[in-house]
Formats: sequence, C-alpha cells, structure tokens
Amino acid sequence: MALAAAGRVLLQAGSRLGRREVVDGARRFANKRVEVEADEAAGIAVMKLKNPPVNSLSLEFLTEFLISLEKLENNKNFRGVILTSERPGVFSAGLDLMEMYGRNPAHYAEYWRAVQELWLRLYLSNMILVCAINGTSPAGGCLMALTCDHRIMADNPKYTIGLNESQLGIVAPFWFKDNFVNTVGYRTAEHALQLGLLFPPAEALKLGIVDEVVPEDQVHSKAQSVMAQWMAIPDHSRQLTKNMMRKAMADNLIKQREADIQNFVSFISRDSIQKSLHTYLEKLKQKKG
Ligand SMILES: CC/C=C\C/C=C\C/C=C\C/C=C/C(=O)SCCNC(=O)CCNC(=O)[C@H](O)C(C)(C)COP(=O)(O)OP(=O)(O)OC[C@H]1O[C@@H](n2cnc3c(N)ncnc32)[C@H](O)[C@@H]1OP(=O)(O)O
Repeated sequence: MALAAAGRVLLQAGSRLGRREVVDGARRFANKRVEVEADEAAGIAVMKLKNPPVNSLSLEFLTEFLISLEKLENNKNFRGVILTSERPGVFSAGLDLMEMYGRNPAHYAEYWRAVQELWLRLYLSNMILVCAINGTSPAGGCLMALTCDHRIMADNPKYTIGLNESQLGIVAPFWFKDNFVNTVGYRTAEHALQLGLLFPPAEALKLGIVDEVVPEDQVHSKAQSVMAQWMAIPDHSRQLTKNMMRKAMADNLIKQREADIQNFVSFISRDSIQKSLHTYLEKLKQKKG
C-alpha cells in the first residue's frame, strides 16, 4: 500500500514535469533522462540512464526513472530489464550531491523519499534485473546495481564500484549497508564501508560485488545472454524465490520509512555535514582545474 501511494505521488510529479513521451514504432520510449529500448515480443527492455554529465540520481532523474520502470512493470509482457548507462565511462555517480547540499528540510525529505522509492521498486521488482555496468559506479550508483539479480561489469581498471559515503563525510544508510552486507558478507562490508572503498572490476569480482567482468565491448551482449538464461526459469518460481530472499530486508525499511526520512533530514541538515559536502564538491571541482 505504502509503495503504491508513493508511486502515485511520483507519477503525479512526473506529469507535473510535463515531459512528452517519445514513441518510436512502439519499440522505444524515452523521457529526458531515461531511454528505454523495449522489445515487447522478447519481453526484454534495456533502460539507459541518460542524465549528463555523470548520471547523478537527481530528483528529476529518479522521478523519470520510476515512471519508466512502472510502465514496464505494468505491462505483463515484460519479464526482464537490462540497466545500463547511455554514457559509457560512468554508470552513475550516485546520489546527486546538489540535492543534499544547501537545500531546505522539506526538499531533503522529498528527495530521500524518492531515493527510498527507487531502492524499494528495484529491489522488489518482479522482473529479472540484469545490470550492465559500463562505467564507474560509486555509492548510490553501486546501490542501484546491488538491487539487480545479476551484475556484469566492464573490464576497465579505470572504473570503480563501491559504497564510498564515508569518504564524503556521510554515512551509508542502514538499507544500503544491509544490501551490501547481503552481497559481500559482514566482514568485507564492515571494512569497505568504514574506509569508503571503491574497487576496480577485478577486485569487485573477487568480493562478489559483481558477478562477472567482461571486455568492455561485450558487456551488452553478455547481459543479453545472461538475461536469456534467467528467462528460461519459470516466472512464478523465480519470483516467489526472489521475494522470499528479499522481502524481510525491504520490509525493514518500509516499516521505518518515515523515521528514516527524519534521520536523513536531521543528519544532512547538520552544519558539519554540509561543510563536509562543501569540501567534497570543491575537491571535485579542483580535480578538473
Ligand atoms: C545517520 C545516518 C542517517 C542517514 C544517512 C545520511 C546520509 C547518507 C546520505 C546519502 C548516501 C549517499 C549516497 C551517494 O550516492 S553520495 C554521491 C557519491 N558519489 C561520488 O562520490 C561520485 C563523485 N563524482 C566523481 O567521482 C566523478 O564525477 C566521476 C568519477 C563519477 C566522473 O568523473 P568525470 O571526470 O567524468 O566527471 P567530473 O568532472 O568529476 O564531474 C562532472 C560534473 O558532475 C558533477 N558531479 C559529479 N558527481 C556528482 C554527484 N554525485 N552529484 C552531483 N554532481 C556531481 C561534478 O561536480 C562536475 O560538475 P561541474 O564542475 O559543475 O561540471
């Protein structure tokens, strides 16, 4: 119920944005920040993140992404989604720092609800989610990948993935942490989260953050072949199994969703945290100059 209500809010927000849907022979639809190549006959869609320059998860992006995902969820012909970036090199730079810096509490609360919604929708999706990680994927970008059923990363040592929040002076929320612990185990998570480590593909594979590392030009074909394997499993048994594995962790957030929003708002509003974010943003700028 809570999920459905939040979804309606996002849909209303989406229509307020007034984005015109572009339909190309019923096989492609797009809003400004997400491109969907939908092969209804095959039951597979490719969702490309397209929020330049670095696919940060801004409020507008989250709204558009959730609307696109809901369209696919509502069409029973779609059984699988491949998530990838339209800009190879960066899968996603994670949460949009500008949504968490210099704004007011009401904005922080609205943003955090949308971030929660993204995680819940992806984590509990009945569809098969395969992540084709064709670039760097820190923090919220890594979280998106962690919600998927299978992760394939491009074999480029310049790309990294992990939860680096502590390097920014912030803390990975408990549900980011839970998702990570369930993926890599407690000790690895404890170590990596405290240090805010980002891992290149070979190490990410060793730790189980990703399931496969393949040459960069094969990420998409590999994602398609993995999807074909998963599609061969009957939906009902796979979905019941997925739900059995994931429901408790998602319920843990659902039952304390409002408290989690309040925690986030009071944490991110602190002067000391705003100062840390300011320093990090300055560092990002200086890196360029
Ligand atoms: C008690 C606890 C209670 C509750 C929990 C509380 C808090 C926890 C809250 C949230 C968890 C946070 C999760 C996150 O996801 S935080 C974001 C982490 N992301 C990063 O650290 C990535 C930063 N970016 C980079 O490292 C590089 O940009 C990247 C390697 C991705 C790409 O490098 P490239 O050289 O291609 O581009 P840049 O020149 O660096 O960037 C271009 C442009 O984009 C801006 N940028 C980059 N990342 C972000 C971002 N995440 N959000 C917003 N903007 C971003 C960058 O500043 C440049 O801007 P400009 O100078 O204006 O061109």
